[in-house]
Amino acid sequence: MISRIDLRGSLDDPRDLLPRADFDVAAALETVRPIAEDVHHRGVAALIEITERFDGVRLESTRVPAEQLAEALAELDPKVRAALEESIRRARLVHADQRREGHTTQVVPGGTVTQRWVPVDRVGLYVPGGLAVYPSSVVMNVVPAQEAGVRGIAVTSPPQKAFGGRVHPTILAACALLGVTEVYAVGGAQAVAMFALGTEECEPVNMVTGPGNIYVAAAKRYFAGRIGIDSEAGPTEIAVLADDSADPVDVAADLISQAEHGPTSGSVLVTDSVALAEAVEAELKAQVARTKHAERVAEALGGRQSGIILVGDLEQGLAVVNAYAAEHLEIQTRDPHAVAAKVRNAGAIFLGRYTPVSLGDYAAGSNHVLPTGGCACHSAGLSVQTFLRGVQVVEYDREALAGIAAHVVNLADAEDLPGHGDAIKARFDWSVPGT
Ligand SMILES: NC(=O)c1ccc[n+]([C@@H]2O[C@H](COP(=O)([O-])OP(=O)(O)OC[C@H]3O[C@@H](n4cnc5c(N)ncnc54)[C@H](O)[C@@H]3O)[C@@H](O)[C@H]2O)c1
Ligand SMILES: N[C@H](CO)Cc1c[nH]c[nH+]1
Ligand SMILES: [Zn+2]
Repeated sequence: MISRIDLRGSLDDPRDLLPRADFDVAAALETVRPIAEDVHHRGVAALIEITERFDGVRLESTRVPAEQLAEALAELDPKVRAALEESIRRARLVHADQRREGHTTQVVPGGTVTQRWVPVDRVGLYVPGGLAVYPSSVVMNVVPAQEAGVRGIAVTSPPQKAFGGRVHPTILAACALLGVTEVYAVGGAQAVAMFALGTEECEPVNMVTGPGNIYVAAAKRYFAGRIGIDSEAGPTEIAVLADDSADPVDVAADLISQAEHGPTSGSVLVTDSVALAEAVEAELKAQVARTKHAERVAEALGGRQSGIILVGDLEQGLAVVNAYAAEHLEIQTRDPHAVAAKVRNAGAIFLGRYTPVSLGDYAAGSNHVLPTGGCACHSAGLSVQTFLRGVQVVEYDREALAGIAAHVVNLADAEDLPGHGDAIKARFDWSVPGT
């Protein structure tokens, strides 16, 4: 079962001692390269063959027909529809609030720099569908793109053998609820290649976002630069920072909730309480036996990416969680606000007993597409900002340019780029003192 790592009294940098998944995206680039080249050369024919190989489905076309979207929405269970609608409503509230106004800075009289925020023209949104399917990830991808003002939104998700080779009907219904009409039945690296390169059936996009397995992450890395990408959102992780006030039943349930995503998911408890660690270990045993996906949960909890880390006090616990940079960090301590104020690295932080990660997965209003594998120390989860580009609009009048001309000419000369200076001089009868 879950291993224990005792860091009490250790002065070592915790980074090397932390549990981490074996998620070697660089190595997976070797698998992605021939897939990308095949899609580049043969387009839809390649997508059909690759999909047959990896998903066991023979597609007639990669594009999902409009009737399938309408049918999926008509047949959607009303309880699931109501839940999706509330999830969308809350996500819209939060993401609409993230919109940025442009602003103008007056640098000198007659000289301004205006910051404009411009949405990406066309995006491809990846919704995973391997071991589990993720209609909620439709909401988490589409809502920020829509709130940013992106005009061209395409969604892709793997076709499901169990559903006659169609995309999962709840994913289709979620697209229909959000007004997305361009949907593809393609998964894995080939889906990212389709979006990046374009095919006979799909116009190329400017950016691909969304979570996925190692092939999806590697394909995003492969095409990065040609297209924009969001952070690498791989196998789900949860870290719980808890003291002896936490309820072991809740903590175990939350660790299991994210282990349920698959055998590579990481579940980590960081605590200064031996009594809590022991109680959580006992709870995990009891709860795993009762949970539906016991096999994959047990594999995830027993993997090198999971563990219970004992620390001397919460300060050391904070050093550990900051080094770990979890996708999701729960704080289950007496004063979660004070502890959270000291957290620097986490994809999202969940405070107190009544804010479990699974609330955020579906309906807190926050986004669940978050950086994993330690990437939270440099990257953020999906938001409206992901889909916006800052464009600076610069305007100086004659006097304002004259006021800085000598400095520009001198810097250009210092870089031995006199043509730059000449472009300034050309605008004046050049006799600026001091140059
Ligand atoms: N971080 C986040 O925000 C977040 C959110 C939701 C899910 N997730 C994670 O996303 C991941 C989803 O992974 P998944 O596999 O279930 O679904 P997926 O849709 O990412 O991948 C399935 C696709 O992988 C391709 N594939 C399978 N085996 C292959 C092989 N050997 N070679 C090349 N391609 C292959 C298939 O074409 C298939 O369509 C999970 O790890 C889950 O934890 C993360
Ligand atoms: N925990 C996943 C990554 O944040 C998101 C998810 C979707 N469905 C259930 N969970
Ligand atoms: Zn989840």
